[in-house]
Amino acid sequence: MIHSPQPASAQHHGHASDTRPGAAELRAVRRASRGLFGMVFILSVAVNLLMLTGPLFMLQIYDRVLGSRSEATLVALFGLVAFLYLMMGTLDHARGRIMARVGARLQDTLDARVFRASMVRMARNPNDRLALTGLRDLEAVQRLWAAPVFLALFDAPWTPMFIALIWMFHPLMGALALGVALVLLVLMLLNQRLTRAPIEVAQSATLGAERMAGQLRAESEAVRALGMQGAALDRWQQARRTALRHSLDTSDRGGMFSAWTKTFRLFVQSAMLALGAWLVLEGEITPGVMIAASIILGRALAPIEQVIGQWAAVARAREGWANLAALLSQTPALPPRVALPRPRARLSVENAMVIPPGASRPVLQGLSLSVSPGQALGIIGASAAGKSSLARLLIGAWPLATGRVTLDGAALDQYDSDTLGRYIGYLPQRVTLFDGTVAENIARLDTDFDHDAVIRAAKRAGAHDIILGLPDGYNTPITANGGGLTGGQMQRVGLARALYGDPVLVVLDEPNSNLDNDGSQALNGAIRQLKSEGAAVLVIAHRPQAIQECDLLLMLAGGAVAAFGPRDEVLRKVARNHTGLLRPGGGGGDPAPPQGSAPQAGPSQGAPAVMRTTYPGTVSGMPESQAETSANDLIIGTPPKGST
Ligand SMILES: Nc1ncnc2c1ncn2[C@@H]1O[C@H](COP(=O)(O)OP(=O)(O)OP(=O)(O)O)[C@@H](O)[C@H]1O
Repeated sequence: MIHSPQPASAQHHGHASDTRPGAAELRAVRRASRGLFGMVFILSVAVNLLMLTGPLFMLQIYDRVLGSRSEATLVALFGLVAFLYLMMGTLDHARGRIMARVGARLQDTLDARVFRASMVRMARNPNDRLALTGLRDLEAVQRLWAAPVFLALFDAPWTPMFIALIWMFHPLMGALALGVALVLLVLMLLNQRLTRAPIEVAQSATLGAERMAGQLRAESEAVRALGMQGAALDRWQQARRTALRHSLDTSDRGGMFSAWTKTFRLFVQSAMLALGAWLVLEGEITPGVMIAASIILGRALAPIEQVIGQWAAVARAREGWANLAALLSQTPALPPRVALPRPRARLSVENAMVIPPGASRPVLQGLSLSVSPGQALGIIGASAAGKSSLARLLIGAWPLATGRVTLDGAALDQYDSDTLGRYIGYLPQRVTLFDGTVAENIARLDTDFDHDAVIRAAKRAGAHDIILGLPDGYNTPITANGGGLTGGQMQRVGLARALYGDPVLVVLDEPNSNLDNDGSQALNGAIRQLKSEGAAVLVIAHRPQAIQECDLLLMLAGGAVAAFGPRDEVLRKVARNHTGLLRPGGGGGDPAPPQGSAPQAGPSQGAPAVMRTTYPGTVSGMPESQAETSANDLIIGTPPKGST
């Protein structure tokens, strides 16, 4: 399902979250460039003073050169003016270059912080709007800082001074200039108010269309195969059109203000000229003053005109700044953690409750369990029972609402997240790899990885021979969706990645969903070895083979513990076919396929067996009596009440 995300502002206004810590962090980064801002300010003073070159030259031409008819004065003045313009151009260019670098520095300083904060939030909620736009928000601010319109901010303080200068020429002209500046200010505020809503909607719609395009591209194979191309394209185009419509609305409104501001400014320059001419006729001022006042007025109004013309960029950057403040406030940078020693595999969960980020109802509650070094715990339960949620909790991706999770006595958040990641091996339900070689993927994208460790992990995962068979072995380049790798190969590379670095706690979410019998055996071998080395292994299972090496079994139902204890004991309580599973060679070892009319081949033929989560009744396609003794499937019956 593709959702168009809420506008970010609506989202955080809704939560009324405190954005002050993030804003303070942003200001601290801005302060680091204080020296450069100071330099730009000084250059701006010079540039603005040099802006008087034109009007003063005009004044001199009219009042001195034409009056005295002195060519020598004209040549001298012209030489001086040429030099001053050269200076102005150079200084203006210099301040532009400095601001571009200040913007780049801002981005460079905050890039990693914003990306990390986005990743933390995305791990919790893949639709988090602030996380989705974080880097773009940063770029919007960076672009504004580097844009000429930002320099208008440094020029704006000169507007009153230029108006004061005109006032000194003649109060009537000053009053006109002041009135005009006030009208433009009102126009600027009106522009800001009238374009705010369409700018936000256009951005939101653009983001929605981009996300949809990304999802469709990523799943293009399925989209095509399922004949969804037409419908998908229609939806995408609808989103694009919405974005386009609102963009047009924004540009219409912005364009209207921009065009009328410019025209108004040109008109008032003429009006100033007319007023000046009248004052000349009245003998109040000279013609030179008349021309100079008109030009200075143009200069005085330029910053306001520029801000109105570029309002979309200014508004985007303002929104970006506010979004970044919210993002950074809600995902504070963690102070450096005291480096804890490598933990032992003592995992303990006490009375845990988990509410997915953005959700209101818990998906796990009252959950307690403990696993000791050298133990493997199988986690079973019907679909949506909360198995993957438990995995997300244990790897530190989802926060605890209440309760406690500790590894070797220390709560998970006492570990630095990267350090904790090194102690944990995780194989997600849906393996995603990254652009890079097979070896780099196994080494968790470490640039300076230990080759032996990569090969050791691959061997443990039973992936070594498969990898050697790839076109360029460990150096074979792969992509996020695996490139040329099959589902089973991806799962084995994913398992090798989980085992890289000798983790203490290994969480495997349906590790054998894509594995053939060899793969399942390799997996069980890996679990055995991890146990013998003192690691703790958690296996979320839908198939009996996966729990073959498990000492403990946890059955979840509706987010709560339905049964927990030694594996065989729990199986006896919850599996209708426990006799089949507990029989020597049962429990998913390599059982012979069931006799008779079992609908699927046994795992020894490489076909997947399915965990049935049926409650009392007939197991479809299998006679009742046979279902009771099947060793291929894990057939869950209603667990006896209170059997925890
Ligand atoms: N990001 C999320 N936000 C809100 N609810 C979620 C989220 N992820 C999962 N849930 C809900 O949590 C419950 C448990 O989901 P979970 O993925 O843990 O189930 P599971 O036991 O792993 O299922 P399966 O065997 O089908 O993978 C489900 O009701 C699901 O809708």
